[in-house]
Amino acid sequence: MTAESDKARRRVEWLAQAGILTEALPYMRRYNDQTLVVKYGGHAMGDSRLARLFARDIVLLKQVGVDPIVVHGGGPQIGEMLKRIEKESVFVDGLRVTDQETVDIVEMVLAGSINKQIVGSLQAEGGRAIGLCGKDGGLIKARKLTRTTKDPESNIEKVLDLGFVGEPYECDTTILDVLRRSDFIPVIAPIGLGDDGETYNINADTAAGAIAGAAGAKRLLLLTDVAGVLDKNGDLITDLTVSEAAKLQEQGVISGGMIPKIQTCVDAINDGAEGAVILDGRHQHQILLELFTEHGTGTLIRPD
Ligand SMILES: Nc1ncnc2c1ncn2[C@@H]1O[C@H](COP(=O)(O)OP(=O)(O)O)[C@@H](O)[C@H]1O
Ligand SMILES: CC(=O)N[C@@H](CCC(=O)OP(=O)(O)O)C(=O)O
Repeated sequence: MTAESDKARRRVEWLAQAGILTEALPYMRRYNDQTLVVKYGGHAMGDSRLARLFARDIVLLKQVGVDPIVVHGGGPQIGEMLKRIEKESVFVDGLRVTDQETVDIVEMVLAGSINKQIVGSLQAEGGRAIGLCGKDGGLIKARKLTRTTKDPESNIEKVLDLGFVGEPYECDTTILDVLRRSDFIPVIAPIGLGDDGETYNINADTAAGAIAGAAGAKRLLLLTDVAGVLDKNGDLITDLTVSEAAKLQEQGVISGGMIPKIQTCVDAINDGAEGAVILDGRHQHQILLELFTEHGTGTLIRPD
């Protein structure tokens, strides 16, 4: 390649990059000063290169005037820790049955190591981050979650005891309002505080939804380890209404960890969120592509 043609090729590339930036401008305006709650799942954090890129994208959001709040999970990491003490994990509808010993480990893993790891990554990428859990500043008040199941033979309802699994019932967002006006990015572990001082293990999707609702977030983004919601053939569904989502759940197409995710999106929409998106955290820059380009990348869940 001659020096002249190399120069011409680079000019075309620069112009393409400038095109991408100018295309992003109206979207940046749209989200300027808006709160976005990003749920960062335990599966999505597995890859250290992606974790760095995730942190960079969040720092970029804050830098361009968006107000990102990170709520994180850590299910696989809790599972690893429980395995070390030879304790089996039991799940009901994607929720970990949590006894006293388990809740202590959950708090240690989520509010301790994972929370600080994410704060560290954000700081390393040039942002300022502060780690919190739902206990801090009354962020997530929770009560025991009750679940019932119907015995298929007798049709009798019975109550399932999930232990210290909590459901949020009130979120005091004062601390988030303070941070919103600063350059700090809040990073929240999904641990709730009960009325009598009990510690509750809250599914991270549920916690993210509760915070999104209370903070009046413009968007709730749930990052996970699949392309989005998949249909019965395993193909990506790009757009889903609330009632279509309920139908897929009834049909058993949505199962396991996807159940609390969908429920969270539906609740957030019912609380007034414009939409919620389930995104693939296994690929880089999914958040930026979702927010700042015309075409989304995952499954958008919207009102009927
Ligand atoms: N219809 C569906 N579409 C996509 N994923 C589904 C579906 N039904 C069940 N799942 C499961 O839900 C998982 C995502 O939930 P979860 O494991 O809790 O992720 P995370 O740790 O990111 O919160 C997927 O890996 C997949 O196994
Ligand atoms: C009650 C309940 O199931 N809590 C979850 C909290 C962590 C979580 O939700 O992490 P992911 O988002 O990575 O799955 C758990 O114990 O695994």
